[in-house]
Amino acid sequence: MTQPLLTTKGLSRDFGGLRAVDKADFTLMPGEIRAIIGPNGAGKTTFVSLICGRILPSSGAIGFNGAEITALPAYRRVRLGIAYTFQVTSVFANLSAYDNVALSVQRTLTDGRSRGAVREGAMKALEQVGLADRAGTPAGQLAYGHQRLLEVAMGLALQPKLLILDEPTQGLSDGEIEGFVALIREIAREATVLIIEHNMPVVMQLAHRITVFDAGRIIAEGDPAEIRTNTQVQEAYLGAAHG
Ligand SMILES: Nc1ncnc2c1ncn2[C@@H]1O[C@H](COP(=O)(O)OP(=O)(O)OP(=O)(O)O)[C@@H](O)[C@H]1O
Repeated sequence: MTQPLLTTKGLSRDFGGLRAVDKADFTLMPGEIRAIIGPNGAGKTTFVSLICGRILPSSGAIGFNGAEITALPAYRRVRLGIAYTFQVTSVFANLSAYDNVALSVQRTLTDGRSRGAVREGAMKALEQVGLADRAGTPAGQLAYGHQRLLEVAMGLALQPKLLILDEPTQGLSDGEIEGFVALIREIAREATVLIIEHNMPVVMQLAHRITVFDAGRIIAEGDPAEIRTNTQVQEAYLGAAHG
């Protein structure tokens, strides 16, 4: 039987008196594209922040690839194969696209591998997202959509088993979104993808399964057809989103 890539058990996180994530039990199988949806403030970003180690849980456990990672610092999780890109653009504006990605590659090198390995890894990631011809451009001078792609390249350069994307299509044009969907499908041939996404057409096209958060709790999970017809989800999210 295939083992899950990621599991959370009773995962919770409090901010003062507010329970942002409430006893989340979650299982992600290798090779999946999983979307996380839910209204604003539902706890989606907090949940993925717990998985990648940006913040630590108040209680509960996280397992990744057969190991318990609940208390591991973020950089150790990166080495195990968890990469993430966040809502807020995190590129270094003054560094070239290449240097941004090369920094990511260096994070994966534990044995001081050669500059050749860095170059190879960085260029491969830039090629995957279609930015190889802009390798020398300072990241801050790239168009917004290209900066978002650069962030994905920075994630890919970590050669992740799990790539977490938080609202990657936010601010992209329709044409860019179409390219993005194709890119995610391509990435999913090698990595498991966990994506927080507000754009429903993107979610419905891409996700094998969808997990719905509301007020910190997972209220539903299923394939796109199941989620579309789930009345609790419609009330919590889809109904609200469409007035
Ligand atoms: N560092 C923090 N300190 C205090 N409260 C926080 C912090 N981070 C998140 N919260 C609160 O936790 C709740 C969940 O927030 P979170 O950002 O995880 O939701 P979300 O589902 O990602 O929302 P959005 O779709 O708007 O990004 C919100 O009420 C938010 O205000």
